[in-house]
Amino acid sequence: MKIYIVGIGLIGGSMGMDIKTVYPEVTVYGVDSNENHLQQALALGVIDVASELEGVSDADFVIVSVPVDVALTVLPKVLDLIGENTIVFEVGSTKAPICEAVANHPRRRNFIATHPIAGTEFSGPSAAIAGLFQGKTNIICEVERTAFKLQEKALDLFKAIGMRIRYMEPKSHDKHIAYMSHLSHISSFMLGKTVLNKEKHEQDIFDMAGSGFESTVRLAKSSPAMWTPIFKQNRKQVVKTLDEYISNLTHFKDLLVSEDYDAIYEEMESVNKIKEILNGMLK
Ligand SMILES: NC(=O)c1ccc[n+]([C@@H]2O[C@H](COP(=O)([O-])OP(=O)(O)OC[C@H]3O[C@@H](n4cnc5c(N)ncnc54)[C@H](O)[C@@H]3O)[C@@H](O)[C@H]2O)c1
Ligand SMILES: O=C(O)C(=O)C[C@]1(C(=O)O)C=C[C@@H](O)C=C1
Repeated sequence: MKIYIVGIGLIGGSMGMDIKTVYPEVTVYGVDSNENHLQQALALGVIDVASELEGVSDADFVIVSVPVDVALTVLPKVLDLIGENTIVFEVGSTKAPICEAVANHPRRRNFIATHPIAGTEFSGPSAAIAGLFQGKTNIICEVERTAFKLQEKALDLFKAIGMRIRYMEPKSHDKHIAYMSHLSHISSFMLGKTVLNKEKHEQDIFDMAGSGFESTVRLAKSSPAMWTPIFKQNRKQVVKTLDEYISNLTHFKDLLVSEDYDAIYEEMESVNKIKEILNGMLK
């Protein structure tokens, strides 16, 4: 089996590691516009061969794991190059613009739109983690538009690396993911900004950053090259989500200004139920 990974960063690299573990007979080819990433991926054993995009023509699988703006141009090129038995999947954090970009492509039935809900704040092949996808959800969109026998092959691969599958429409995915992922990143970036603007001494930040600050600011370490095109592609939903978030922040501030501590207590208590929801999911 021949698998191509186009974009051998955190997600592509982690896929490469897991695929090599579960299918030891597979040869993993890497394609990346950044020569250093290709060399790192080879040195880390994440890929077997550094290659070019044109090589995808006789691949069994092609995984496209580039920033979502790049996916809009690279994905149609990959579909132009492949044969009728190749299955292509893409892992970007937005789904509607990507599905639209290939909606009328003659090889649309070779494509499966996915979003693995797994990752970290780090980028590049050196950030790749073995087992990253174990027990995590893979959101699949418009599955009915993928040829049935190719769907089956892709699902086998996702299950082999430990993922559970959830089907969603692209627009619904983008709406929900604005709340579940995009908002937390903006919130973390702006938390980081607020602290950096005020706390001018690095030693003070270092000495006083407890695990509370560390966990809420973690996402502010994420890559602007990955996130700017996500916010651009999901702009309308993200703006709507931010409006709701800002309104909640303002409400909290108003309660504090008016010293309504009973209401503050109740606000926090009602949100505590997130604990049961998340604990239930982790079981
Ligand atoms: N990081 C996460 O937590 C996470 C989780 C799920 C999905 N995603 C999605 O996965 C995709 C990849 O994210 P990542 O975290 O692996 O990013 P990354 O920056 O670690 O990797 C992206 C790779 O794509 C390469 N690349 C950029 N332009 C290219 C081009 N024209 N041709 C070939 N390679 C190119 C980069 O050099 C880099 O190696 C993104 O679409 C992102 O939205 C990320
Ligand atoms: O845990 C993290 O660090 C992540 O950013 C992972 C995360 C998320 O928001 O949960 C980030 C982007 C994705 O598209 C999917 C997963």
